[in-house]
Amino acid sequence: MPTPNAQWAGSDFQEPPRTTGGVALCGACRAAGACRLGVDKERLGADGVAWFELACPRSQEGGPNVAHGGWTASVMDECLGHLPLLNRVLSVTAELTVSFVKPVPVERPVQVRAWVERREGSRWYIAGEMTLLPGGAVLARASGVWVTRDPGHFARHEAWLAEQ
Ligand SMILES: CCCCCCCCCC(=O)SCCNC(=O)CCNC(=O)[C@H](O)C(C)(C)COP(=O)(O)OP(=O)(O)OC[C@H]1O[C@@H](n2cnc3c(N)ncnc32)[C@H](O)[C@@H]1OP(=O)(O)O
Repeated sequence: MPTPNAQWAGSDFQEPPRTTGGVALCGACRAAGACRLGVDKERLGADGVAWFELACPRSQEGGPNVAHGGWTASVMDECLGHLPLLNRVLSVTAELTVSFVKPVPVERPVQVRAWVERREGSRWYIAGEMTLLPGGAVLARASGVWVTRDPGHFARHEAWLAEQ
């Protein structure tokens, strides 16, 4: 069986390692020491809205000078999914819908905002949008469902996988 990234050792899912810009790092990004999607800054506002500053790396170019759509979808998944984490809640994406409104230029500052639309039991309904800085033109919108999990989620998955 493949072994997980050693960066998970001793990991507390509610308190992941963060960059100096406050960006919580996932497994592979912990090893890299930076968010490979290009997220530079992350913060939770007093109003509960999460803000992210980023730029699409050249390595994620799809069409000429614009982001691959998979990068945009990944960023929306990542940023919207950080909202429960910023509230010290571990969750996983159950559903994600992305509207690609305009091509996203590579290596240009963009901003993502994410907010909770509603909560129902273990489900967080979260929406967000990506805008071009400094003007604020909307480039993408996303909404989805995140389901809260206890820390045993990944261990249960490993046990399930061993039986497949
Ligand atoms: C950055 C720092 C890193 C920090 C830690 C790493 C976080 C990593 C986050 C991810 O990796 S997200 C990756 C992509 N997503 C996944 O891998 C999730 C895969 N899917 C699952 O694990 C399960 O399908 C899921 C947990 C979403 C639901 O499993 P179950 O259906 O067995 O759970 P359960 O039956 O307990 O359902 C929980 C609740 O969610 C509801 N639910 C499940 N799927 C749903 C869905 N698709 N839409 C709406 N609701 C849904 C379900 O009805 C139920 O509602 P109630 O509590 O009211 O009964």
